[in-house]
Order: sequence, then structure tokens, then C-alpha cells
Amino acid sequence: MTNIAIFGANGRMGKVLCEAALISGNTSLAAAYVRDQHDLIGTKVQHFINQGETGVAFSTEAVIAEDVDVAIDFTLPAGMKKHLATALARKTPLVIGTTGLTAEDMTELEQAAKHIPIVFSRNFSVGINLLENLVKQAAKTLSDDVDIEVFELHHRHKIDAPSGTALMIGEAIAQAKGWDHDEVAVFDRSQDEHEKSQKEIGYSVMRGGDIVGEHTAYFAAEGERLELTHKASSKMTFAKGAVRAAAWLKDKPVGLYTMQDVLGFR
Ligand SMILES: NC(=O)C1=CN([C@@H]2O[C@H](COP(=O)(O)OP(=O)(O)OC[C@H]3O[C@@H](n4cnc5c(N)ncnc54)[C@H](OP(=O)(O)O)[C@@H]3O)[C@@H](O)[C@H]2O)C=CC1
Ligand SMILES: O=C(O)C1=N[C@H](C(=O)O)C[C@H](O)C1
Repeated sequence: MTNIAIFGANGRMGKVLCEAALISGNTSLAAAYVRDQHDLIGTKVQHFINQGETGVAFSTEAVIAEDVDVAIDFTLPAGMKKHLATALARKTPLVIGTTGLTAEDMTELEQAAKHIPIVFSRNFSVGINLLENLVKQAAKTLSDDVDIEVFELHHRHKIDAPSGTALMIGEAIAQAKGWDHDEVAVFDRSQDEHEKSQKEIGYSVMRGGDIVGEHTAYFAAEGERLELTHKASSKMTFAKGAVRAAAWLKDKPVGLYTMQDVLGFR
């Protein structure tokens, strides 16, 4: 049994992560953390979730409880950095799903992984991790005259853009092509009007309603087009993946892992 703590437990993903930790057969919800001084502190988590029963009440993120084996963070970059420091001080393994991280944030995360085991993934669904491998195969197999674009659609509340997953897909394609992603990524065509060159990865973003998360990689040539699409229809998909990662991480040595490692894809 793996005792899991959830940071940002009052968030959209935090709530579903609490549910996932409770309903999985090999984990339990040990703690549900919210910001220090939050109004919810002391309130039973059970009143906020849709499935599972627990006596756990929301508590302050400032301290990780004794019985916690692994903590999970799906918050915002500022929250992730704070939670990373807390996990480091207590030597708690950490699963991180927060997106919108800067290159500096990533360096901080990589440094921390020299002291605690961390799984970081911009998408914890099995399907997207398979898609990551499929786009690499497509990028390597298709001739150089294909145009590559990544589209993503998410709910109206999402802040970062393009999504972490869209960038993960684009970076996988760039790696397979031997390109420097920063050099080939095009985020805004209106600022640099030109005919598309073959060494480009364009990104398009839509925000609206309650879309959970949809991603398509387009490989468009003269005469044919390959579209590789993944559609998530429930946040529980990500939460179950993160809880699976937490159980996997419990006894691992220090290091930085991804969902590809958890799934045994590499
Ligand atoms: N990797 C994956 O598979 C997935 C990743 N995500 C990512 O998860 C993250 C959260 O998404 P979502 O649940 O929709 O967002 P929400 O806005 O619903 O929740 C954010 C949570 O983070 C907390 N938080 C924000 N800033 C801080 C801070 N500085 N200190 C402490 N806590 C903080 C919020 O607390 P408060 O309410 O007090 O502000 C809240 O609990 C995003 O980065 C999203 O992209 C989402 C789905 C899947
Ligand atoms: O914010 C979300 O909701 C999601 N964020 C992740 C991302 O940025 O890719 C993963 C998923 O698509 C949902």
C-alpha cells in the first residue's frame, strides 16, 4: 500500500487525484494539502469528492505528514516550486504534473531529482505516452517534405498555452528529426508572415467550455496527410496515471523519471 499526499487538493485536478488515490486498490489517501491558512483546513475531504470515503481533512501544505510515502503536485509553477522545496526537505518522492514550467523551473526540478525520486510528466494518460512514441516514428519515417503542425484544445480555465502535452509532442518530433525545438517552433504566424518552410513545427491553441484535452499532430504532404489524435474525456484518466506513477515511485532510487518509465515504454 502506498500512502499518498495531494498538494493543491482543492484544485480541479487535486480533487480528482484525491478520488483516484482512494479508489485505487494499492494506494490510500494519507493527506490533502491546501495553502497555509486556507479556509478549507480542517474540513473533511469526503464532502468535496465524488467517490470513495475517507476521514482525511484538508491540512496545510507547509508540513508533509510522517506516514506519507509519495506526494503528488498538479498545481501552478509557483506552487510546484514551493512543494518541491517541502518534499526535498522531508526527502519525500514526488510526482509532478504541473505544466507551464520555464527552463529555469526545469533546471530546479532536475537538481532536486539528484536528492529525491521524481516522476515528471506533462501528461499522465497512457494514450498520450503512446502517441509520443507514434509521432517519433512518423517523424522518422515520413519524407522531409511533410509539414508538421500540433493542435490542442482545452477547457476555458486553462492558463498555460500551448499545453504542456502539445510541447511534449513537438519536442518528441524535433528530437526524432534531429532539430533544435526552440529554433523550429512557430507559435504565432501573424508576427512573422512567410511561406511555411519544411523545418517548422507550428502550434495552434483553442480554449473553450469543458474540453478535457485534445491533441493532434499533423503530418501534411502533397497528396496525403497523416493525423495522429488523442482525446481525453475525463480528468480521471490523468489522475489514475499519476496515482499509478506514485505507487511505482515509492521504492525507486533518486532520479528523474517520466511516465514512459512508469509504463515500461523505455
Ligand atoms: N500532467 C498531466 O497529466 C496534467 C496536468 N495538468 C496540470 O495540472 C495543473 C493544475 O490544473 P487544474 O487542476 O486544472 O488547476 P486549478 O486552477 O483547478 O488548481 C490549481 C491548484 O493549485 C493551487 N495553487 C496554485 N498556485 C499555488 C501556489 N502558489 N501555492 C500553493 N498552491 C497553489 C491552487 O490553490 P488555490 O485554489 O488556493 O489557488 C489549486 O489547488 C496545471 O498546470 C495543468 O496544466 C492538468 C491535467 C493533467
Ligand atoms: O490543464 C489541463 O487540463 C491539462 N493540462 C496538461 C497539459 O498542459 O498538457 C495535460 C492535459 O492535456 C490537461
